[in-house]
Amino acid sequence: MGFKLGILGLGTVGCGTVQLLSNCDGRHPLLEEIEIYRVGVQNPDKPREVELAKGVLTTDLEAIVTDPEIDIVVEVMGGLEPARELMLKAIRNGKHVVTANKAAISRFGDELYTAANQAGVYVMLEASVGGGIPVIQPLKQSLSVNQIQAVTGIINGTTNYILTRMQDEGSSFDDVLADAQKLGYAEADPTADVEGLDAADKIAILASIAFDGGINREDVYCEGIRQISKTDIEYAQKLGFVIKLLGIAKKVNQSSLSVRVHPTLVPSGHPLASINGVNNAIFVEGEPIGEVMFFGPGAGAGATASAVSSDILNLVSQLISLPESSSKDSKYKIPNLNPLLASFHQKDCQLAPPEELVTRFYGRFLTKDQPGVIGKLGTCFGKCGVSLESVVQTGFQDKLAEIVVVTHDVTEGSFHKALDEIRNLEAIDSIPSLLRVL
Ligand SMILES: NC(=O)c1ccc[n+]([C@@H]2O[C@H](COP(=O)([O-])OP(=O)(O)OC[C@H]3O[C@@H](n4cnc5c(N)ncnc54)[C@H](OP(=O)(O)O)[C@@H]3O)[C@@H](O)[C@H]2O)c1
Ligand SMILES: N[C@@H](CCO)C(=O)O
Ligand code: NA
Repeated sequence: MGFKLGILGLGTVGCGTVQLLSNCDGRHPLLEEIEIYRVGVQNPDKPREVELAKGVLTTDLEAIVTDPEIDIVVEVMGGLEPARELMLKAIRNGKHVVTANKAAISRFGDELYTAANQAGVYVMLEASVGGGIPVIQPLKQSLSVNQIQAVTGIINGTTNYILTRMQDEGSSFDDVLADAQKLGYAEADPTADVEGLDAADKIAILASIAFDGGINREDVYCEGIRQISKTDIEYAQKLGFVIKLLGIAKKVNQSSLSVRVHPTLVPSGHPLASINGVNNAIFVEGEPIGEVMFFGPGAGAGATASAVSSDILNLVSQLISLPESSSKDSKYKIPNLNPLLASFHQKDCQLAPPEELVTRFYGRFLTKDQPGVIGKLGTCFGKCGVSLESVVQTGFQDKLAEIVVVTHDVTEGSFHKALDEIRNLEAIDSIPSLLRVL
């Protein structure tokens, strides 16, 4: 066997990867060149779904990333530290890195890529976004000749599962979340999923590749789905939309981007509207290609292992073609990294100020049931340059009239100025929800 792997972590993704690499039948023959040499975990006594040869399992992760025998380090332990430090150490020790860690890549991508390019090694991250869906390599390779205008994705399976069930069954957020936890879809601490943080990590990574520049993760606007109610899902349906948590990275002008995550009303005819359950999809718009959508399982042992293993295979295909002399001098260092596989940022991307972003809005208002209240709302919007696409009043809640408004494209600044005026109207009781419309 030619190439030795050091795997950091043997949980869901680690086990899936070991299983896939241990059964090469019917898969690419280059997989036969790979040896699982060391696997690092926290608790060596934990029962595992996979069996490893004697001496492979260790708790000394430091020894894995510095072991001269190891060619490729596969980081599937998750978290920020010590994952970052271990990946950096692996790189400085001349090892290629494959990672599924979106939290670390979205924050430390620049640092890792710079170190890797200096060391002449690759950092591969297909599993970090969209699980098994090939999207990182397609953006870096097949689509890289396009000028990308927007990348819009359903990139968190847990929230898509929750929203789909709320829509199909009319259940409440809390009930579906409890069920998703019982079924093992949502984690014990679902904060990163439901608050949109996981999707924000992923859209930051996609944006950095599609627009070829570093994204400051802290600048990614992020709203989760906790506040989504059955009422909004029903109104959305009546108006011809479904509510999805979207990650959106979009060119605003020649020099700036908008990168954000928020629940969004998606027109029912849009390809993303039909992506249900734990599935993910990434919709890319570019010139000259037009529209392309990647769809599939965004998480899970097997799907994610497929992405991790394809990265490993890509690396093996590079290593195997190195000239004999370079492999003798420095076993790992690649003198000229393949620019279609290497990760680097040409620049830092500028994000447009949120108030300049242009979008449609959906707003639900509870008002006193007085004559002329719809007119007063319309006047406030009109004064601030917000043009309305539709206004409906279908129901009452506790003697308050419920008015739902969908705007045409407006700047966030103008919309919020109108809301400030509306809040001051005597007839307004409350504004239970404000959502953006794709
Ligand atoms: N699960 C998915 O479907 C999925 C999909 C895409 C991407 N990812 C990403 O893949 C990574 C792994 O996720 P996972 O679901 O496989 O996680 P997991 O099931 O929690 O497994 C984590 C593994 O890493 C080990 N580990 C964690 N911290 C460690 C430390 N400080 N020292 C030694 N070992 C440590 C754990 O050891 P013990 O077993 O001894 O506790 C465990 O084996 C994360 O970055 C995640 O975001 C996951
Ligand atoms: N928690 C993530 C796992 C995959 O990254 C999700 O629900 O999509
Ligand atoms: Na992927």
